[in-house]
Amino acid sequence: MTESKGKVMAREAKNSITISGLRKSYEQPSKAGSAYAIDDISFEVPQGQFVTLLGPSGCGKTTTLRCVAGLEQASEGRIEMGGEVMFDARTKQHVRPEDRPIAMVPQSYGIWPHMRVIDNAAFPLRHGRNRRKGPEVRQRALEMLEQVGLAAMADRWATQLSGGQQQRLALARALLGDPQVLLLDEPLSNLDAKLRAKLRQELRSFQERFGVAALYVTHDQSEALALSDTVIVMNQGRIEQIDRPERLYDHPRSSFVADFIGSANLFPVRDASSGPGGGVLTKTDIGPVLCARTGQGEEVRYHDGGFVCVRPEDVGVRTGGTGATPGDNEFAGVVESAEYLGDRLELVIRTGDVAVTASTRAGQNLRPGGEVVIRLDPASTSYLAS
Ligand SMILES: Nc1ncnc2c1ncn2[C@@H]1O[C@H](COP(=O)(O)OP(=O)(O)OP(=O)(O)O)[C@@H](O)[C@H]1O
Repeated sequence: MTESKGKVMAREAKNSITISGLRKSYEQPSKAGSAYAIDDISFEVPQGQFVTLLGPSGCGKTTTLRCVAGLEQASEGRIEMGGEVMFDARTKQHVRPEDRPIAMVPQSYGIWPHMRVIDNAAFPLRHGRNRRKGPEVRQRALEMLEQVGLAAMADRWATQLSGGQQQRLALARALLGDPQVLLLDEPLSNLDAKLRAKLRQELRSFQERFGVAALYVTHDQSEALALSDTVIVMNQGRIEQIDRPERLYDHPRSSFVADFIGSANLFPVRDASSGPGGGVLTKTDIGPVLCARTGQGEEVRYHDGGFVCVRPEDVGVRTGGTGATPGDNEFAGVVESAEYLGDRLELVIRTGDVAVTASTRAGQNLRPGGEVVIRLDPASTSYLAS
């Protein structure tokens, strides 16, 4: 390799996957009525990172993953891996799935029941892009099985493994293909909740240990937040937001993201204008609310519409009644329900026609029927334009 080509490859290899302007329509229009199952999708999966496609059923996660794998061809857009073009709709370039530097772990694990554990694991070594022969194959497969805790079961039939063990075998087999990118389509969804939580930690630690990039599909927001460096929230074939998990929760860009990630109070806005301290002053059904945060970063577009968004744990609650006059961003209300959850109280508080959910420290003497004042601290209250 010449020096200049080496330099180019080193620079381009920064992203394991780069997707630009991907669009795909199926012959029948999607149920949501959109012409496209995925519509102008662009994102990157940097080397060694764990990136998750998250969204409700039918939003286009699997279609995106299948396009990356090469199992579907998009009608527009481009896919690069490690700087090499895998797909380009304009030039009709399409690298076959088996020639892409990927390994896929499907929901059903894709384990072959007629093969022993070791032969399942060794499959990509015998048949993959970098084929090998001889005793080295068994040795390498055994080493990988050791890493996932299955070496003692190497000569069992694959069907004699539990669900969690089959999932580990699927992962071992994928890693033995020496992929640049692991594509994982809801790989934990067939397992019970406890095992799922354990295996997702294992999955993350394998991905880090092997330094492989991962593109993961799930509709489970807690799984996405727990596992990912970056989460891509999808809705009706489009990307709503790409961000780190904590940013998605603290700074949702839209009411869809706020509602999908955790729970949120969303009050429709009748009018929005510039408020004191650079904030946004809104008119809502609970009254005027000043928001110090916005979902669009610096650029705020004032219009009739949008939402005030506040998380239940950011709603301050104090006892109301005589002498408790509400101040700015404060509203009088009545406790409609109070649910004790050990460490906290989940309250539904009615102010006028609006029900506000608050999550507050347990121990406060707040009961249904009690008069309260709620406070929406502007610093943790956002104005979302959509
Ligand atoms: N083979 C197909 N033919 C026609 N329409 C399809 C096909 N596959 C998917 N779709 C449609 O494309 C849209 C996106 O589907 P996709 O499977 O990508 O969603 P998803 O987010 O993975 O959903 P889920 O979480 O339910 O698997 C949906 O409206 C779906 O009905």
